[in-house]
This record gives sequence, structure tokens and C-alpha cells, in this order.
Amino acid sequence: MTVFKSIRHIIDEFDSEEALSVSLAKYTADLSEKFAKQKDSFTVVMSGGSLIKSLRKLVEAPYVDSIDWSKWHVFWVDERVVPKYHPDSNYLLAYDGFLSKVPIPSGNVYAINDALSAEAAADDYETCVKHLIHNKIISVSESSGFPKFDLMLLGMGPDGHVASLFPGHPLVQEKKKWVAFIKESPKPPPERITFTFPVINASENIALVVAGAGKAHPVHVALGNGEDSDVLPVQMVSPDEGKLTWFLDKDAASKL
Ligand SMILES: O=C1O[C@H](COP(=O)(O)O)[C@@H](O)[C@H](O)[C@H]1O
Repeated sequence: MTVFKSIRHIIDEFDSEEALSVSLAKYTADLSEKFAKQKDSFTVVMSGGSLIKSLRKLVEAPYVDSIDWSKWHVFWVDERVVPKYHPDSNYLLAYDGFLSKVPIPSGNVYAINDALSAEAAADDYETCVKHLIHNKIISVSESSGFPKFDLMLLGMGPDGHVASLFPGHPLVQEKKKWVAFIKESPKPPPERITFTFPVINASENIALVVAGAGKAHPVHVALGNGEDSDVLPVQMVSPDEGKLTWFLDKDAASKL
């Protein structure tokens, strides 16, 4: 079922996570084809967590064979400051579940420098994005000056956090930095880097992928008549000029 909040804010509700994953694959493949044709590149920002599982249909037929993977440039909306092959690494999660199954050129996969501290890794990642803007791989929002990624694939935690932007944390209000760091994440591991909301909201397309009854409350707060006084981070996902599409399964939408 599709509910339009506006032409740029679409809510798709699916009977199952399986059906959600089928639709998410087509949505992503269609955007890949569009941007590859338009600008010979497709910049995709991934989350960790359950999102990678929901991308599983992309590494199956027909998409695994039809997508021009050579045009993809992959980034992370957030990353834990741990070694790349640590069980908590979002890179490792994406590698095992996705990157190892598709022929994206390794030079087009931008993991953090895991030898650096959280603060230095954030600065290093921001420098990497600026370099790719200079090389015209990443676009820039003319209105905000922030990097404009073609697709931001966001998950959401059961507390309504997105990326590593947690409820009540000052980083949620960061308006200048592109990449910030946190050393006291309420969800382990404690040290992470994260894109900030100005970067998230500069995206051309944002997919907010939420499945499972454990997330029904923040979905209700964000999309229902949520009475909660404090604004959750997920409610701050609002593209400046791009399009936001919620991919919800029935369980996550059960309190709407
Ligand atoms: O810690 C994180 O949590 C969020 C949500 O994960 P999920 O498994 O509840 O979907 C994830 O999007 C983020 O990338 C990750 O670092």
C-alpha cells in the first residue's frame, strides 16, 4: 500500500519484510540505471544493521546481472571506529552481505581509515568526500553547499536513531560539520563516525527502511499522531529538495 504525504514524501507499506526487500531492490536498481545514464556514476550511502539484509534481492537475479556495478560508489552513513574486520564493523557487515557478491570496483568502496581515532577518522572521511566532489563523483547541493548523494539507504533503530545520531544527543543538532564523531554512543560500540543531518537531508533520494514490530513505536511517533514531546532523530530525516521514501513492513507499521 502506498500512502503519499507529498510528492516528495512517500510511505510504502508491505505485507512482509520479504515483499519490502523485493520492492527495495527494484527501487535501487531503477535509481542505479537513472544516475548511471545521467552522470556515469551512482553514489550510494549505506547504513549498517538490518538494512543490509533488506538489500539481499539486489545480489540475486535479475539485478545482480542487470545493474552496471562499475558505476557504483559506496559510502557509509555511519561507521563504528573498530578494525574493518571486527564483528561490529558496518563495512564487514556490508562486505559479507553485499559487496562480496557484486563486482563494484574496490576503489569505489570508501570505508573509513580504521587506523585512526574517531576524531581523525571523521576528518579523514570528510576530506575523502571533498576530494570526490572535486573529482565530480559526488554532486553538491546548490542550495546548501553540502554533498548531494544520489541515494541514502537509511535504517532506523528501535529508539528512533538513524546513522549514529541518537535521541537527545547534541550531534542531532550539528549544522556545519559533514562528518562528526561520537565516543559515547548509547548503543555499543561507543566510538563511531556519522554523517550529520545537513548531509543526510541534502541527498537526492532517501530510502528509510524499517521492518519489525520492535520499531513500531518510533514509526508511530514519526508518521502517526505521535504524542511524544521529544523529536526523534528519524523525524529529522527530511530531504531539502530530494525525495524520501519509507519502506515499512506491516509489523513496523502496526501502530499507525
Ligand atoms: O548502530 C546502528 O544502528 C542503526 C539501526 O540498525 P538496525 O539493525 O536497528 O536497523 C543502523 O542504521 C546504523 O547504521 C548502525 O550503525
